[in-house]
Amino acid sequence: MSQINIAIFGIGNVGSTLIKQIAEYNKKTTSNTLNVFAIANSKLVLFENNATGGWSANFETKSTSYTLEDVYAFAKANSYKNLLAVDVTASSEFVTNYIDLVEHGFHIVTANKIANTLTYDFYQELRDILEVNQKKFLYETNVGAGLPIIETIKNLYESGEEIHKIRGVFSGSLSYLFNTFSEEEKSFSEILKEADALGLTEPDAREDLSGKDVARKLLILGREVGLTKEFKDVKIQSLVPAALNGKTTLSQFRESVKTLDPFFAESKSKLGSGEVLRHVGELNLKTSKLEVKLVQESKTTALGQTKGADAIFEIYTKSYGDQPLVIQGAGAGKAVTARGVLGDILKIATSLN
Ligand SMILES: NC(=O)C1=CN([C@@H]2O[C@H](COP(=O)(O)OP(=O)(O)OC[C@H]3O[C@@H](n4cnc5c(N)ncnc54)[C@H](OP(=O)(O)O)[C@@H]3O)[C@@H](O)[C@H]2O)C=CC1
Ligand SMILES: N[C@@H](CC=O)C(=O)O
Repeated sequence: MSQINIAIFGIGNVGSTLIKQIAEYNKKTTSNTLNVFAIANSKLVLFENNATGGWSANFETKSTSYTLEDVYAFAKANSYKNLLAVDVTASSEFVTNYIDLVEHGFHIVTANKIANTLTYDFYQELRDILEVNQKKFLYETNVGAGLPIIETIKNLYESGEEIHKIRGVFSGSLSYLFNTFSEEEKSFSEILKEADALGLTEPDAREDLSGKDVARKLLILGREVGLTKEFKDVKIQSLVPAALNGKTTLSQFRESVKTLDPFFAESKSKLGSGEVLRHVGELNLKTSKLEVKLVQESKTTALGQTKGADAIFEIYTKSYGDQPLVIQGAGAGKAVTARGVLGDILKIATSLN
């Protein structure tokens, strides 16, 4: 496999786990196929050839403030070929760099869902620029974290399968919240804090609770199968009370998080025996409708029986008939997500041979 030279943007839950997994991969394969030469957060970068070993301590002492021009200059000074930028931020600002990165010779792997959910014009422009520059863009972890959802949907669509509907629990963090809340005598806000600490939620958990994160996943899948919809076309039932959304800061939200409890306690009290709460996403390709909503689901259905932070995707197609193709497993978490990102990196490295 050819050496690939990687700049990683984001060193939070997913980014730091990815760096560890890359170091383990290089050690196991006794190669330096994956050369990480830049490790960055929003303000600082560490430049170093094969930077993964002891990167955290080095980041403390050797990182400097930066612009992307510094990243391009370091890559050029080292005559690196096969450049790859990995976006493991949740930043809407960082995605504005994708076109510039591609024009400077970088392939892109991203866990960040923002670029694929901006306007359809941007979505198309990015793909046109990737094609002109012969660069690859992989984002399997945008939907279902490490689960092979995008690849499966793409394969079905490109092979001519008629896809009718994709329905499921698209959010690992909300799955964890509702599974735990339905089974245990803990308040909703307490469980939300646990999900945050486990790295299941978005950096701002309101992105999950508002249904926006699921809506993004629906839109990403919809666009994979040819829909030209916009984010505003997704009908969303938000779980964030209006008073805690919009104008409050993240720290104000965290301080007032207990105000979520009465709504969820009431929803729980309305459940019939054998029912659980589920936040469900549905993409109906016959009607072109995309919807996110809270439903009461029987524990005996596929969606009702999920455990932990499981996501579940039911894919209804012509060939599969009434029995959908089902993909289920952890839908969030730093280890599974980083592994999915690493999988995308290796796909690109392999394709460069
Ligand atoms: N957690 C999960 O289970 C899953 C996560 N994802 C996606 O992975 C991404 C990362 O999530 P997670 O690791 O939990 O997030 P974290 O909040 O833990 O980490 C985010 C990192 O991004 C950095 N960052 C923010 N803005 C920029 C910028 N402009 N340039 C460079 N770095 C920046 C932050 O640095 P600083 O501290 O300086 O702000 C921080 O290091 C998100 O897009 C999320 O949607 C996808 C699937 C599953
Ligand atoms: N916050 C997201 C993480 C993965 O995309 C989720 O809960 O599913």
